[in-house]
Amino acid sequence: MTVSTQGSIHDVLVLPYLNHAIRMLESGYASAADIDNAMRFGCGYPQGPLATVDEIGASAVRDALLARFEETGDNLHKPAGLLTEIADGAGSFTAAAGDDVRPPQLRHTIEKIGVVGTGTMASGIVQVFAQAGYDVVFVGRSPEKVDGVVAGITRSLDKAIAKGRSDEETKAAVLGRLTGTTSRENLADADLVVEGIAEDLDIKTELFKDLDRITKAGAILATTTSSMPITELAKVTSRPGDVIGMHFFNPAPVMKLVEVVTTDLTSPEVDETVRALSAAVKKVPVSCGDRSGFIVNALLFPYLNDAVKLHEAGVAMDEIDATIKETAGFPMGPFELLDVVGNDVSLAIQSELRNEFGEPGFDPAALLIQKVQEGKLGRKTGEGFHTY
Ligand SMILES: CC(=O)CC(=O)SCCNC(=O)CCNC(=O)[C@H](O)C(C)(C)COP(=O)(O)OP(=O)(O)OC[C@H]1O[C@@H](n2cnc3c(N)ncnc32)[C@H](O)[C@@H]1OP(=O)(O)O
Ligand SMILES: NC(=O)C1=CN([C@@H]2O[C@H](COP(=O)(O)OP(=O)(O)OC[C@H]3O[C@@H](n4cnc5c(N)ncnc54)[C@H](OP(=O)(O)O)[C@@H]3O)[C@@H](O)[C@H]2O)C=CC1
Repeated sequence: MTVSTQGSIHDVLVLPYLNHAIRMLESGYASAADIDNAMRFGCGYPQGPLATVDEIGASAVRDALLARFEETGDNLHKPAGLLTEIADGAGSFTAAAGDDVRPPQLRHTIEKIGVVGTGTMASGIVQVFAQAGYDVVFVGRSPEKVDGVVAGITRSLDKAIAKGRSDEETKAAVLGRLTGTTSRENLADADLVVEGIAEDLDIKTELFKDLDRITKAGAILATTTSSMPITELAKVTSRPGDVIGMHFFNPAPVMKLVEVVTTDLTSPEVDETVRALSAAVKKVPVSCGDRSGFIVNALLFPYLNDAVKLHEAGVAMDEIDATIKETAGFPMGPFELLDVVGNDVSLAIQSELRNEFGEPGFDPAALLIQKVQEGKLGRKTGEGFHTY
């Protein structure tokens, strides 16, 4: 395929994403509704991948993938069996997608929330809970970082007031619910703790052991990890049934998705409570198991990685970003989004996906590795694929 037109850029990047979504459904990892909701609410896409296949037509997608597979021989381009079945049978993906009829209930009393971390995700998560009316105690490593979270939330609330979307009374109430601290011991009476610290298994393992020691019996311990095995975190505690993934999306105050990730050890009551809590803070929960990438990252990062490879093959970044926004309707182009997420986080996720799925086509792009080696991590360092 000559990658010179908008249509061909779109096909090279979007077709494998659609195929992978169908394989995810086929494997039973997640429901059709959850796969589509995950991409809509986690990444702001106008519709999910399965609805997109239905719109384009399963046979058109299968034929386009077959043509691509003949060209590349890459297993990722080989049409999923379920795609061929639906193409031949004239059915659809989304017709079968049923909504959960019974809304989840809070099976635990949740009044006080703990958050560990003061970075991008932790600050956003603190804001989400405080805005929804929960008392939040959050833990940073220094008083400066703790103050930084309050300052960031204050700025965000001031912006909302300036736009006429909030008022001083609401701002005072939200800020009044925040308690910042540098001591984890202050999490002793939290009903649920979400951690959003560095993406490193040793660091998170140490934290979970400590949270298990500090928090009261029955407190739920949640992680917003992007790619670490949650089962490993559960196993270092005395309460593996109370450990769960609560994966928020960046920026957390804006993106509406929470992936509720259960391990084989998570209790059904904890799962239901966390889904109900996600809904209570105005997020859309989807359910998935403890597997690399969960739903969104497993579908998103191979596409972002393919965009880097396409750029390496000579297509300009701006052309790729503009084409994707125009043809697929995604809110950000791949290079814009890589810089928001951080190239270090993106490389870690893509490497985990390569290990999990064993697909050579998931090998991290050389330029992504190079950016990380050069410390060009994205917006947070002032330079990534673009300069800020
Ligand atoms: C790595 C992982 O494990 C998982 C991940 O997170 S993967 C990444 C997932 N995230 C995405 O894919 C982001 C996709 N991008 C988008 O949806 C949009 O570009 C966006 C919502 C981020 C920005 O939207 P936009 O229309 O371009 O910008 P803008 O008008 O400035 O912002 C829209 C609203 O969000 C708010 N906003 C933007 N960034 C914000 C932030 N960091 N914190 C709080 N609010 C923010 C703005 O204040 C604005 O609010 P109002 O509507 O009340 O005015
Ligand atoms: N970036 C993204 O788009 C998303 C990230 N995530 C996940 O959220 C988590 C946090 O990521 P993000 O917010 O981007 O990261 P940031 O780099 O913004 O924040 C990292 C936080 O971890 C703290 N930290 C670093 N090292 C340690 C340590 N040894 N012990 C205790 N705390 C430590 C930092 O403290 P200090 O500032 O004091 O160094 C900071 O509070 C990760 O698990 C990530 O995978 C989830 C969804 C999206």
